[in-house]
Amino acid sequence: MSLPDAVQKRLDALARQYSLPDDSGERLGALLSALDDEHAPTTVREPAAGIGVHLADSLTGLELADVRAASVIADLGAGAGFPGLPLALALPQARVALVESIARKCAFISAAADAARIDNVEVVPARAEEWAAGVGQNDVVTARALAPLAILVEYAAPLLRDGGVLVAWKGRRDADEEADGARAAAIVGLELEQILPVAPYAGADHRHLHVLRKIAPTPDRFPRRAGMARKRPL
Ligand SMILES: C[S@@+](CC[C@H](N)C(=O)[O-])C[C@H]1O[C@@H](n2cnc3c(N)ncnc32)[C@H](O)[C@@H]1O
Repeated sequence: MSLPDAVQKRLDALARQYSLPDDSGERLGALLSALDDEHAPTTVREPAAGIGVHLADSLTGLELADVRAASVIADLGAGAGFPGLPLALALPQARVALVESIARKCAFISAAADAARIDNVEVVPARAEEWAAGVGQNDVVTARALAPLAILVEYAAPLLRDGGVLVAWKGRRDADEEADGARAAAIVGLELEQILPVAPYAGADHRHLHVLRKIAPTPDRFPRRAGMARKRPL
């Protein structure tokens, strides 16, 4: 499907802004076109909206040196593939696992990756807490719109290598969520390093990237049984 010229121009500008590989503008367009389908597992399907909400928002991760340098990335609760697919497109040297518990969404992610010729991804149809092959493997774990920070740190910590970082895409700052997150982080071996305000597109509402580093081993009792992090947060 060909996109309106104005949309393609914005995609090309996004590709230039982040110095993405050649032909990224066109491949980001293929990703956007894949979303423009009534069966796509997202409420934001229209290209002119998706470019900001999905693509530009995902690519803000590239503002972090840890993300740019990563070799192994896992995106937890990937949904339709965000932020994992745009990051995989931007970082061809990295392997990106998209971990998503719903099989129908996994099928969509695979099809969208094929459409955009993104081949450095693995789609993992599993809950984050049950992905045994990912334990201790990841330089970076990403998550957007998956869970409060206290739950995210519990999902991410076992999957990170020592010194790796969790990057959580969040909206407006929330002191209670941050305090709960910091307390849970200390239990699982993570520490808050940075909260970076980002402005992916005009009108984006108070977006922030929360960066937490793994500074100590995660106790062996993690990951807890699937569902426990939500049912009984730390
Ligand atoms: C609100 S969606 C966000 C999707 C995407 N990250 C985005 O921002 O567009 C949350 C996704 O996480 C998945 N999910 C929820 N709990 C999960 C878990 N424990 N492990 C893996 N995926 C999970 C859901 O199926 C859903 O697709």
